[in-house]
Amino acid sequence: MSTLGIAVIGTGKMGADHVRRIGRTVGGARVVAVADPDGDRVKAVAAGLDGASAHTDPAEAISAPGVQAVLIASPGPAHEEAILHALERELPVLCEKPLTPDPAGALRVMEAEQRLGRRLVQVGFMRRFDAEYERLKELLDAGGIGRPLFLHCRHRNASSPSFFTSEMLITDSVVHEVDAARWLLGQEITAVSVLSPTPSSAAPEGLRDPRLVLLETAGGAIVDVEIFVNCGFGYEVRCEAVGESGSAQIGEGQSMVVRSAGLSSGEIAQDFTVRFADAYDRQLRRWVAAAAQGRVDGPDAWDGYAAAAVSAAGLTAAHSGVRTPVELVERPALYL
Ligand SMILES: NC(=O)C1=CN([C@@H]2O[C@H](COP(=O)(O)OP(=O)(O)OC[C@H]3O[C@@H](n4cnc5c(N)ncnc54)[C@H](O)[C@@H]3O)[C@@H](O)[C@H]2O)C=CC1
Ligand SMILES: O=C1[C@@H](O)[C@H](O)[C@@H](O)[C@H](O)[C@H]1O
Repeated sequence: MSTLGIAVIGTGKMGADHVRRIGRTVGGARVVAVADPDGDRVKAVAAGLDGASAHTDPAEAISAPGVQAVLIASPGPAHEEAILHALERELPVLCEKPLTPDPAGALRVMEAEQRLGRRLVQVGFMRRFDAEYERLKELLDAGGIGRPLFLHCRHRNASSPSFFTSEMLITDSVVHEVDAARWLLGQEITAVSVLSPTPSSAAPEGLRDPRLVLLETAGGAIVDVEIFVNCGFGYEVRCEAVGESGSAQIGEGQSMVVRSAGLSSGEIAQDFTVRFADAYDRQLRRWVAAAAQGRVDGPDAWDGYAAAAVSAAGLTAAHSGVRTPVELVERPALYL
């Protein structure tokens, strides 16, 4: 099997993590070009790679010699431009979530794919590759707890990065639950409501953290998501599914519980790179294998678009305080 040449666009926290992953845990691929407007950062990442070219212009990296696939890990607002450059060259893409922060950008990505007549874009909703999420999906698909009525979700980060905004709690964080709920239940989200309590005193000035997001689905299920990005104590992603004949819970995250001196304690992962390390590995392996055949094997541009449409409704709901319906275009034949 030949080695897939990858351009990595954006070499911050996630981009650098993916570069390491491609080098160490994913066979059949190597990074041949990296891009980041931060020249020092991109040079430092390229220096650790054997013969990869460093660019401050993403378009240059995408058209560099040997590039056969593109992994995008720049901030959400920069995704669309890089994806469109990659699609011009008919290259397979793994784009970190969100596909685009708004549905209009995602529609333009879908239009570009439809012009090509094939799906080349996969979105980095890595929870679909997490072993616990996969087990829950299998259980629900098998009818193991009957018709799902509720998903109760908790999504907590120890702290938020300095660039985080109140909107990003929805567009960057809850977007994971949006995709997971659509996938687990096999239903689109039809309406969103957002409640925002008095912000935690640990939240940076002006950040509406935490928030409670309620999603209604086409099949009449309800998904509630507590998003709390400055909880202080660690990274927690939990989901309890409640069906007509049972319930199932994932994300307890206690691989070892220690009982000593009258106390019981377990470790809490501090970060998504720890909690979802295996999921990122599996996502990347599967994408590399599919990309080598010019196809996707995971959430596609329609999934990215549907999630962006739910985020847009979520932002309206958060600003207005009013339950907001989700507006989706008709699903194009390419994505059926
Ligand atoms: N799947 C997951 O669990 C996670 C996904 N993400 C996603 O990964 C992406 C990157 O996030 P982080 O690495 O946390 O951010 P970061 O801020 O650590 O890194 C972003 C990098 O992109 C660079 N950049 C800025 N504009 C660019 C452009 N136009 N073209 C190329 N590079 C550009 C920045 O200089 C920076 O080095 C985002 O889409 C974010 O939502 C982030 C964290 C976890
Ligand atoms: O995608 C991610 C970040 O961008 C986001 O900011 C975090 O809240 C999520 O837990 C993480 O998985």
